[in-house]
Amino acid sequence: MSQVWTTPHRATPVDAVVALPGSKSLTARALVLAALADGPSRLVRPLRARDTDLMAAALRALGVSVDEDGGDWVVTPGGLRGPAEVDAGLAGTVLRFLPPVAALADGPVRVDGDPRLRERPNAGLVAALRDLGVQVDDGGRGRAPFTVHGTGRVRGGAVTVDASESSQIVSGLLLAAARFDRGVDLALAGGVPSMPHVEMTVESLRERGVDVVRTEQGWRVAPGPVAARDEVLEPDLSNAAPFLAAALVTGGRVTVRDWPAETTQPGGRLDALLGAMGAHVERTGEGLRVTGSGTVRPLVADLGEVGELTPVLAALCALADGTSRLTGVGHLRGHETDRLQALDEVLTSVGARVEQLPDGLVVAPGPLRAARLGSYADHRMVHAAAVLGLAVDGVEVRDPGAVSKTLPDFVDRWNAMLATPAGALP
Ligand SMILES: O=C(O)C1=C[C@@H](OP(=O)(O)O)[C@@H](O)[C@H](O)C1
Ligand SMILES: C=C(OP(=O)(O)O)C(=O)O
Repeated sequence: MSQVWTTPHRATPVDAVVALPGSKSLTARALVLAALADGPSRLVRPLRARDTDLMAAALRALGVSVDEDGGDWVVTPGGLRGPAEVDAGLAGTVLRFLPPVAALADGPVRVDGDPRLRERPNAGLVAALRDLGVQVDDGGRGRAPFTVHGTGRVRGGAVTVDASESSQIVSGLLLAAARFDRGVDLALAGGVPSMPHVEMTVESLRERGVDVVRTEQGWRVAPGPVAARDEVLEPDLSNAAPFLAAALVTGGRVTVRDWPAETTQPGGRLDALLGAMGAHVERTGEGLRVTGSGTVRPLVADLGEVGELTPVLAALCALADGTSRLTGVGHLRGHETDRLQALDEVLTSVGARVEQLPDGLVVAPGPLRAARLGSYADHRMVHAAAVLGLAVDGVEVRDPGAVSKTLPDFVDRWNAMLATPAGALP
């Protein structure tokens, strides 16, 4: 792929039906739970992308079989063992879900990744693992690289966890907890962002027969087996965001196929969020259909529960007919990049007026202009640039290959959707 992508501009309404691959977050959980289960599990329509391939590779390094079968993954648990080296790439899911599994392995497991991974916050997880009886060498950094010295078992029990910088710290501990001698009785030291992702973890555990309950201060997981289970993965609804946004920006119509009736994915909130921005949203026999009017309304919202959606929503805000205020997302500064800073730079480059808040952004429209934008090694910044490019002729993105993290063929899919002629919208 070329190093600079000129994103398609579109003056006429888009009319498209889009099918998307499996959810990154559900695939990561399914892989981990299948690896800890009491027999083989088949994962149907898993996401195949850098983050999930790294998770599969990490589990293989610990002795788990993850085999290809058609488009499926068949996961067969093995005796977890070190020594092993785990490349977490830039994946928060691998950074936070793998260490509690590594603690169950017999032998040391070293976790490292991309330069930016070494900056992503993880002290809450390291401290919690230590309190649960696990030796972790992190050179006092609380970040990667670190080594988990597994002894084949984890004591577990009561632990107070600082997960204010990432819900994945809670999810990682809960996912492995049934295999700890005493399970886990997890109390939160403070707030936690992205609660739907914790609910997703709880649901994934229950689907595998794990006894997990909400307590006053957190969650309790009883020790016990994790049931083997075949599962079909939902499509990735966060990756649906840019495609649905295209309907708003162009006054067109986009349907994302196989939209689940109920979901814990944060993308499940897109109907309300895009509705608030002026879209008409409906469920059809095919999926979720979003129709735009040609005008984008500003958004005032706390996105703390759905932080993943912020880059695409912020791009829409730059194209809205008023001032938007997005809050509750200070933790995005520890994501693939400091997303609030990156969005400030990108939206300002195309002419919007942006104010950074400690926990969010105020975005006011301005006269739009072409710009060459960075991708910040962040898949969702490429998605945001693509949305801007629909309305602003001449938007270019450097290194769009960042999309490999969760949707490797995003650029081809986007170009194909925009290459179709305007349909006669009834
Ligand atoms: O558990 C998960 O699968 C995720 C949780 C969220 O992490 P944070 O709580 O760190 O934002 C989300 O942003 C990330 O993309 C995926
Ligand atoms: C924050 C994200 O990813 P990660 O799982 O690496 O935290 C994301 O996909 O938006």
